[in-house]
Amino acid sequence: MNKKIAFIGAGSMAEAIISGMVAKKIVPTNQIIATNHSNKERLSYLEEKYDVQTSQDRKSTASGADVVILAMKPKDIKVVLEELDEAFHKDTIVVSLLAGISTTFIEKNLSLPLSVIRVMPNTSAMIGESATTIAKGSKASKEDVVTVVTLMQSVGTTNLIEEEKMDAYTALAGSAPAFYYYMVEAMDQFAKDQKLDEAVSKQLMTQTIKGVAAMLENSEDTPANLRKKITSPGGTTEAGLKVLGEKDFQEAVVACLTRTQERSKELREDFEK
Ligand SMILES: NC(=O)C1=CN([C@@H]2O[C@H](COP(=O)(O)OP(=O)(O)OC[C@H]3O[C@@H](n4cnc5c(N)ncnc54)[C@H](O)[C@@H]3O)[C@@H](O)[C@H]2O)C=CC1
Ligand SMILES: O=C(O)[C@@H]1CCC=N1
Repeated sequence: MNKKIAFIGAGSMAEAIISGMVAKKIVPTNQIIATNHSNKERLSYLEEKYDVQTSQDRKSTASGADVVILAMKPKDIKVVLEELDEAFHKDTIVVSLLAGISTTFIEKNLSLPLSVIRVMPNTSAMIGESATTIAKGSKASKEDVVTVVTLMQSVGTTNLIEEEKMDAYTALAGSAPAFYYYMVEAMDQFAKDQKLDEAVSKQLMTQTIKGVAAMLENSEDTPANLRKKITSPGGTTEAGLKVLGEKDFQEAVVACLTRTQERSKELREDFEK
């Protein structure tokens, strides 16, 4: 793709997307540029590791780009839009990764009627395995959406969604890797407690998750049916599941996702004031 891509913010999510894009060679590395608040070492690290450009001049970084990806924290949205507003040109596509922040708010804070597209990836973008949702703002053309979908497909799968559902999808895929990792941390603790071989345990846990993911993707069974096929009456799985039931595991997961969704809404309420 012959587009210049600028990242405003050079933290974990910017790195995950840069890493995925560079690996897929979606744009030449000299067309990718990142800037941040003040951490020069971080920019040098990205330059060295991914061979991308970096700059401490945020305005020129934005003005030289076709696609500007906002990758700072939601709390910084106002100050960044104020700083960059005059750097945008009439064809700039503004992509926001910011949890909670609406396209309407971004549009309202821009002088030009630009294409604003909201994207919720996850950190698996790093290895091309993000599950990304994309919602278009009111002024985004079909062509601009195609550009952003193409870019994001270089780091994983994409789904176009209605923006009103973005808070829920943020829970289900943006934040969710952390919830799966949390469960694996607990399994890892069990492996340590039982003095299992570290390498063998890691391989088993990883392969088990891959197998589960592949079954979910390829089997016609529901998750509940897949679970039942593992659960022999009076067997080991049934005994383990009984404990999860007693500890309200499923209620805890639903409560976790509900709170994550609510927090996304709160970020909007807090930082769009
Ligand atoms: N980490 C994740 O798994 C995901 C994060 N996101 C979103 O991505 C965004 C970034 O998240 P992380 O990378 O985790 O944060 P981070 O804290 O790792 O990085 C934030 C970056 O923004 C920069 N920054 C702060 N103020 C700035 C300013 N005024 N101008 C330019 N740069 C500035 C910082 O220097 C830093 O490089 C957030 O809005 C978050 O909601 C979305 C999906 C997943
Ligand atoms: O925790 C957060 O706010 C960000 C958004 C989704 C994943 N990380």
